[in-house]
Amino acid sequence: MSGAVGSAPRGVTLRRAAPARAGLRLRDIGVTPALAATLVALTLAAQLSFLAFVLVLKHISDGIMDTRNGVTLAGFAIAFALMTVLSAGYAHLRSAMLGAVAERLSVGLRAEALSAALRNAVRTDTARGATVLREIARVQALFAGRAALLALELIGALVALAVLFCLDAGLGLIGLAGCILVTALGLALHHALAPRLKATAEALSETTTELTSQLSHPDLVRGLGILPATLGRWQRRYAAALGREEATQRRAQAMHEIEATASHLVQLLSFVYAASLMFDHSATVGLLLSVSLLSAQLLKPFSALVSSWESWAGGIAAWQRLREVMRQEAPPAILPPDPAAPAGLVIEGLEFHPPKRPAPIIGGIALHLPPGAVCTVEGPNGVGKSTLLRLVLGLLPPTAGRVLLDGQDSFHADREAFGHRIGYLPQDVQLLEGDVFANIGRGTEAAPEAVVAAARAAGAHDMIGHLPLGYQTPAGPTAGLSAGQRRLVGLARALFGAPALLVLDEPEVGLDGAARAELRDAVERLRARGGIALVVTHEPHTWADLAETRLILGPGGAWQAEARRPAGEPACKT
Ligand SMILES: Nc1ncnc2c1ncn2[C@@H]1O[C@H](COP(=O)(O)OP(=O)(O)OP(=O)(O)O)[C@@H](O)[C@H]1O
Repeated sequence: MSGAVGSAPRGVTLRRAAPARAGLRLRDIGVTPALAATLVALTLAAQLSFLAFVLVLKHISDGIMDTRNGVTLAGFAIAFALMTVLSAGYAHLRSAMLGAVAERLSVGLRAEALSAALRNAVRTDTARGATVLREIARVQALFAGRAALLALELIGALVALAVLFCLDAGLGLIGLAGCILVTALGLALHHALAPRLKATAEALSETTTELTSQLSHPDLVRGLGILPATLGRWQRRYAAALGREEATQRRAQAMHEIEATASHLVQLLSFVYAASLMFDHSATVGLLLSVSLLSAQLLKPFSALVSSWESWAGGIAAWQRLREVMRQEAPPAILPPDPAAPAGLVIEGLEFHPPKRPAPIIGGIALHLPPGAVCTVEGPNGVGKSTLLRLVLGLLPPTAGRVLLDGQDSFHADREAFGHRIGYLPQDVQLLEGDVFANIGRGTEAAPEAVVAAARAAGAHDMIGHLPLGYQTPAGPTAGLSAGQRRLVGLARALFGAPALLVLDEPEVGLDGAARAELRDAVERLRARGGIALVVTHEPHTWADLAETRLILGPGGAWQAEARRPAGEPACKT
């Protein structure tokens, strides 16, 4: 029996993936309206105590000048000390609250952002996990560092500006012009430098990533004698990127100095203007002192904001990227099993067509494998066999169609529950950090009998017995198990818990004759108890007597399903 090449089967409902949810909101990391209001209130309280001090200072200093009163001077000193302590208290409270947000961000967001990154990595065939971690750290730095405090101090600065206007309209105008000038310089700085800084940071990160990736294959790099060339190339690129970064930093420093000078000139102008008011006796020494304090207070957050522009720009960009990843990679809705679906594995009009590819990789496959079926997936290199397995496992969102295991849509499944029903041996077997036991049992809580049963089923039990620490032997990526040993442990992990669906990606690779025979026995036992096996292979003859069905993939999404069994024994329908 065969399926039409690339045709959508009759009776198949084509569906698009579920729409993404709104994505990450500030509220998700604890930035609630109540928190924002409290922070603003604390800032205003700090600012008001400062302003009260300034106005009292004006009043008292004029009084001191007139009366030369020492008691007034002492009262003034006490008021100043009190104001300083109060401001420090408010500032501490604000920092503590922002620190708590940063903490929540780190703890609460990490798991969700990382699983979104993982979904993104599978969907786009790229590695995004590390990038997401860096982005969380940048947003966290925004809350934990000075940047968020400075934004709050801007509110205080506006109050200082209002007071300046109340004292004298001319003073207010000079202050306003100063704020605009300092902000404009900051924006120009950002505009001129942001792309350069981004490019140099990317160049630095790229060179380091490239070197790390090369050095993770030491045998190859040393064995083929390419280490000197690798290091030489890295050194040249790294030095060039570092040189560009230093030049950009120097430029940033120069622009920052221009901005600081502008800020000082504005303060000087305010002072000179206030002094000029003394000529016609419309101003006092108290006013002069107040203006000095107020204009410094007014410009400080603006110029500090400029110097922290990088962390703002970086933090906001990181936040937007995080939002984007989490919006795009929102966890799929969990759907209940379809009661009308037949038992076994149903692949309905399954299509996968990533953007920017001229043709689909998987083109509308329709196949039903009843319980106890074994099906090989064949086709030339790069045609999409592993991609099909990922779609079957529900790791990739199909462009159209769906995959049902006993009625449960694999993409819209609760991953934990669905994970217990499947066994998966990927092409490139990755064992996770932990010992052999934890790897096979998918964690440390597994029943020892179940782990040993899975190891026996995979023919790995004897091999594990010969390892230095048996089941307690470390098995992680750097633990030093041989490729064949890793594959056997991976196979035992796939068979753990008697899965309903076993998905094997070129399982015979790297196995000796005895291990291959064990593998075939394991698949036969699985079939006997009603499990389904989907096996990607470049050696179809190895499976010819076991697999009733062949699914042959071709370029551009072409596919064909054939039954090996004689007519009258329908183990497979298309
Ligand atoms: N999520 C994805 N987004 C874009 N392209 C993808 C994605 N997943 C796989 N591909 C591309 O699909 C093609 C098929 O890859 P796949 O690993 O499925 O081939 P394969 O048939 O298993 O090859 P081989 O026999 O060599 O293992 C590759 O060109 C791969 O880059």
